[in-house]
Amino acid sequence: MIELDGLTKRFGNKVAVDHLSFRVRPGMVTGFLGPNGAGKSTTMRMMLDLDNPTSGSVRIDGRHYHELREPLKHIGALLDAKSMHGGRSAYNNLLCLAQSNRIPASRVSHVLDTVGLGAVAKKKSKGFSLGMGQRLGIAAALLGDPEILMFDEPVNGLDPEGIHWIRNLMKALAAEGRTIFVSSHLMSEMALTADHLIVIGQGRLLADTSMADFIHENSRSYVRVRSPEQERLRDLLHAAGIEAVASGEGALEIDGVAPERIGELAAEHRIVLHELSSQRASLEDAFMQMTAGSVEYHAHSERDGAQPPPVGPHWGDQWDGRTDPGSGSGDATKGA
Ligand SMILES: Nc1ncnc2c1ncn2[C@@H]1O[C@H](COP(=O)(O)OP(=O)(O)OP(=O)(O)O)[C@@H](O)[C@H]1O
Repeated sequence: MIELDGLTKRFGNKVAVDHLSFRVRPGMVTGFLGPNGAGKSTTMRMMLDLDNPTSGSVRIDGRHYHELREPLKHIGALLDAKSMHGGRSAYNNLLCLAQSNRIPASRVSHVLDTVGLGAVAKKKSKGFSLGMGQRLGIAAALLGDPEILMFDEPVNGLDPEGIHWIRNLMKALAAEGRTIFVSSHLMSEMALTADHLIVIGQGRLLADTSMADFIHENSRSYVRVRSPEQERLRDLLHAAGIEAVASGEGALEIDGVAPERIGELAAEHRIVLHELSSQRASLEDAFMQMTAGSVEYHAHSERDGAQPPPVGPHWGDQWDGRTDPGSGSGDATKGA
């Protein structure tokens, strides 16, 4: 278990991490999400004692990191895969780490085989591709057989086979009862991997919830229906007290009604349907909705004069103490 209590980090005037308190529990994969600059890496660095908190604390299985005598046996981390010594072989890089934590040398070959680098163990790591470097970093995290593993952007540079592999590895490690904490910008990947989510924006906690609840609470689910008799269907639904909105793609969208009800009504009145589908929002939709006001840098085109997209109500408003939840993100928009 990892426990954060009021964790705060300032860099001069910049508050990178702002009174973060949450727990990362064993037996599941916990995803760590936030827009660019939200404070994820800074938080992870403080978890590993690589940055000192301005205030607050992190505990690893009840202890501060510096109290762990052989930390790699408690917590393994992939933060920056490029931190390996390029002039050393993959094997020697890991051997140095193993020796400093009194880990038997036999573990080195074992973890190199686990990540698929056994055949290149004697090769210097500076010749490694991005994906091989990532695998070496993951091997280093696994070296001490720790109960807690942290991965910052683990799929970065991995090919589809590698992404599939790391996803299954994280799930298998969690199923063994370990604590797995992983950050990624790849929402589709996170949706397939994480059971629980911690979401931060501008250093503050926005959500600490299960994947299913996060998507449910932060996005819209609706029924989409297409028919060659769209107007007749719409009138029929209206008469039944169901409001359908034309989507502009020749479809109707209906909130808050089960698709079965719509299908039955259409069948009763012999209206042909070409599509009747439940539209569930994706993790990406939910994430964009929640973090809209917490994004430091919005892209928009100067050439076509387009403005940044309008920002709807979001949790960050509560924290900012604003009274108008639709007041937009102008003050948070720095870039172009
Ligand atoms: N050493 C530093 N000195 C000054 N500011 C810093 C330093 N490290 C981070 N920051 C600032 O703190 C904020 C949080 O940065 P951090 O790298 O933790 O965010 P992140 O969520 O990991 O972002 P990304 O998704 O882009 O990797 C940013 O505004 C960043 O510019």
